[in-house]
Amino acid sequence: MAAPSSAGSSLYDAIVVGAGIQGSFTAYHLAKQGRRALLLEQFPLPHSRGSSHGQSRIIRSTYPQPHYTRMMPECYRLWAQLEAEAGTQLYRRTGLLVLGAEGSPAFGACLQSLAQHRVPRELLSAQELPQRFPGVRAYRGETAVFEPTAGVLRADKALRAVQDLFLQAGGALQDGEKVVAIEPGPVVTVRTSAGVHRAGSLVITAGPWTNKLLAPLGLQLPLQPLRVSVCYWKEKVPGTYGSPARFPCFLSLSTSQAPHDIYGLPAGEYPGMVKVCYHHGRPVDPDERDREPEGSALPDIQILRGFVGQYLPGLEPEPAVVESCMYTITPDEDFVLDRHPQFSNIMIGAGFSGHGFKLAPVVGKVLCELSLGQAPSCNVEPFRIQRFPGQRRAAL
Ligand SMILES: Cc1cc2nc3c(=O)[nH]c(=O)nc-3n(C[C@H](O)[C@H](O)[C@H](O)COP(=O)(O)OP(=O)(O)OC[C@H]3O[C@@H](n4cnc5c(N)ncnc54)[C@H](O)[C@@H]3O)c2cc1C
Ligand SMILES: O=C(O)[C@@H]1CCCC=N1
Repeated sequence: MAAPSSAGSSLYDAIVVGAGIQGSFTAYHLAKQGRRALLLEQFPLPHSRGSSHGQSRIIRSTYPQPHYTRMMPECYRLWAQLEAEAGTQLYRRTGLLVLGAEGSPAFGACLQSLAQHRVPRELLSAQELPQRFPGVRAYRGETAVFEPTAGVLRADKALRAVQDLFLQAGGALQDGEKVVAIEPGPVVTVRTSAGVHRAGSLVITAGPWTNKLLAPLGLQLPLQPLRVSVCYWKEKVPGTYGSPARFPCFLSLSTSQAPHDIYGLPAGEYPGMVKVCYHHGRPVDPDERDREPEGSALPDIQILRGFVGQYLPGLEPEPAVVESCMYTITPDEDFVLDRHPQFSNIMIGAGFSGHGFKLAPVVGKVLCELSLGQAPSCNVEPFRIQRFPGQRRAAL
């Protein structure tokens, strides 16, 4: 993507490192505020090497942690604003079905969060479920809640739209330009594979590469990059799990058979195939994502085969397509949205733990506000670095 010269000089108000969905939204908000912003991306755009590629992401308010449910009305508002500005539809309402064990703490916390924030919802018993959504089974001791306003975001189109609107607002985007060194100071100097840039503040939204950029800045966060399998499963009868059948997104909360959640989206991106994935993966170096470890097994796909056979009987119980993506998880699966503890004009947005796409409009707004010294417009306490004891490295 060509970089416009509208920023005019090499001293920017802010530089954002990483043009995934979080960095792109941060840059968009900066440019909308009339700030001179530079967005740097190591790979030529678009690319499929990080966490923001692919056609679809779930948007939902159902969360066991109420701080995410609380952020969702502003997210929906900003997604709608983006659609209006871009003149394109990015959100499709499908509803979301959440399956859990009766009386389980996670399911109870979801219900509480929905009630606390007055999100429309409908409880369904295991018996009611197949009548309402033929194609899904539930078993004795299981229960479900349906969130009708949840849906699907068109991820790749959304990423492109945010970047286009950033450019239209006067921002500069330089792709194929890797940041190789960061020199802190009242003016931050950023050295890249192509040159040197300076700015009053820096925002690091480098996804799974974040700790590689933070190491020379004396900070290592408990961020674990994971390689995740993105699996698509064929319908036995075409159309049964797509929009004509009003099939919703779903989220099956963790069980003893599947220690992490399993989620799915209605057929759409590949004709006749339903995306059903395991919300976990195996540790990976982001620069070697596709290198297979010796004797590697894929326990996630084994777990998914069992789930599909049991709960989605209208799908072939073997994935027809398997792609790759990366998560960057924190120990509590909460994000990091904070300043560098030592360099207050360096912001960090990381650890989106496989659920950050829907929240990117608000994440970007908060990182923009922090970088401009403004009070963040949402409560950032759950996202502070100080919740991780002893992460700061002495050596600088
Ligand atoms: C399979 C899968 C399914 C998901 N499903 C959902 C979902 O349904 N709903 C939801 O809300 N979320 C979902 N997520 C999570 C969501 O997609 C991520 O949280 C989000 O994309 C993270 O974006 P990011 O900008 O932090 O990271 P990235 O997209 O990885 O962006 C970081 C960017 O920084 C660049 N970069 C790194 N180092 C440098 C450097 N030195 N110089 C220049 N550039 C650099 C990288 O190349 C990359 O482009 C899913 C994620 C995956 C993988
Ligand atoms: O964030 C989401 O909605 C998806 C589905 C649940 C697990 C992670 N990503």
